Amino acid sequence: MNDKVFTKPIKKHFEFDEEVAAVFDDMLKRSVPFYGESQKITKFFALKSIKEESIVYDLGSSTASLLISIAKDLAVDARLIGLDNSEAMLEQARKKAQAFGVSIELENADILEYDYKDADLFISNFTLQFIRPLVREELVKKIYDSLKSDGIFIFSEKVISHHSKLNKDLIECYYDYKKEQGYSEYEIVQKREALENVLVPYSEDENIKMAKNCGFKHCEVIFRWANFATFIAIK
Ligand SMILES: C[S@@+](CC[C@H](N)C(=O)[O-])C[C@H]1O[C@@H](n2cnc3c(N)ncnc32)[C@H](O)[C@@H]1O
Ligand SMILES: O=C(O)C(=O)C[C@]1(C(=O)O)C=C[C@@H](O)C=C1
Repeated sequence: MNDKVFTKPIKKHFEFDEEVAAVFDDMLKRSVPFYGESQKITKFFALKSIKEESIVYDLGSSTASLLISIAKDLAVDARLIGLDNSEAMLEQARKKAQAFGVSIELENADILEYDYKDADLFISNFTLQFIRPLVREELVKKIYDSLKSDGIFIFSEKVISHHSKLNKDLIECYYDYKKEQGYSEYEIVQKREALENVLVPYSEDENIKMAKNCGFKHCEVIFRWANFATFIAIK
């Protein structure tokens, strides 16, 4: 289904509710530049780190597009676990996983509270930005503590620049992209307002610093387009 969520006046902050979940795949394809590429590069590094009996967590797995894609190409027996606290997203995810005939585990859980088992890989694409800054680093520390030695954490985020002119231009560049994808000026403004204080992006440097503060010995960007970036952090 096509994303028309912000064509009408908004009454509330952005939520991952039924209305959003029903159009989410279209929304991401048209709202995250090179979404397909960031997913491909995530999958490339994921497949390298998954071993026999590995546990893999995808935090904020939404409609499970990434885990389904990984499951299709996985040559070993591993547990792919998607966590999300939106039942509407999980319903979409379960339907898709069944249609593709893949074996993934999907759980309704708060990623801040979850009791993680020792894992070889954590993934969290476009989700940390929705976690309150006050507890975001705590979550990344929890991820670090739950990773086996040499485990990796791949995450993608919308990013800002602390150079105000560059930041303004990056946002303009992104809105041009959205217009090219068929979103109207009205939809763009409405969504920006709905996301205010809900999606709180960090800069590339702040994300790397956060990962290093939590103990990761290495963290760098493996893909970036304007204000969207994919990071890899190595324990
Ligand atoms: C932008 S979406 C993630 C997109 C997805 N990873 C992908 O690449 O297609 C963010 C997801 O995180 C989930 N989420 C946000 N806060 C959460 C929390 N505290 N616990 C679990 N899931 C959460 C939302 O329900 C939503 O499905
Ligand atoms: O549309 C925007 O402004 C976005 O920031 C895109 C974005 C994201 O980056 O997570 C925001 C909300 C939805 O989850 C889908 C995509």
